Amino acid sequence: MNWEELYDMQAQLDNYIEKNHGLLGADLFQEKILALLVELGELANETRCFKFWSKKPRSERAVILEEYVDGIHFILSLGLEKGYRYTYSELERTRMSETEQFNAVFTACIAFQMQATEDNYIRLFKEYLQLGQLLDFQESDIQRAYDKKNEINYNRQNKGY
Ligand SMILES: O=c1ccn([C@H]2C[C@H](O)[C@@H](COP(=O)(O)O)O2)c(=O)[nH]1
Repeated sequence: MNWEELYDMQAQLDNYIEKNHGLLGADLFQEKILALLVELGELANETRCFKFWSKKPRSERAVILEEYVDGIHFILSLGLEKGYRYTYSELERTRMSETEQFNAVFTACIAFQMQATEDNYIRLFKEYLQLGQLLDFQESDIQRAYDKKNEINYNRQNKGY
């Protein structure tokens, strides 16, 4: 995956959004952490992985992928906020269940909020990518869905979102 290209696209989108809302150069770290936690909750809800009390099936793959790339947007954006960039490294497949992996991502997100170090950022990024592997998303799926959602995010801004 060409993460550099995605960081550049994310920087342009964030800049566009900030300009549109009179927030250019504002510190949006806390807002973006909460936004990521909310997206994680939405993603978990679409998988229904933790709903042991329900027999309803999970949402379709495309819906889950769209939620997943919302999280990618905010993780990239958090890196830009702090001046950190994830670069490719070999990822071990997690042995955790989906539920355990979601909890690991939440934990990594809170650790990064408490201590916004580069190490904690990379940990968060890796946990999120491992969640993507568990959900069976290939890099090409993520790239395509990111591009699509990035465009939707511009259209929303232009329509007074
Ligand atoms: O600074 C920002 C703010 C929002 N988004 C994008 C990420 C998600 O794809 C989408 C979430 O919007 P809601 O659907 O949750 O409103 O907005 C950004 O990329 N950068």
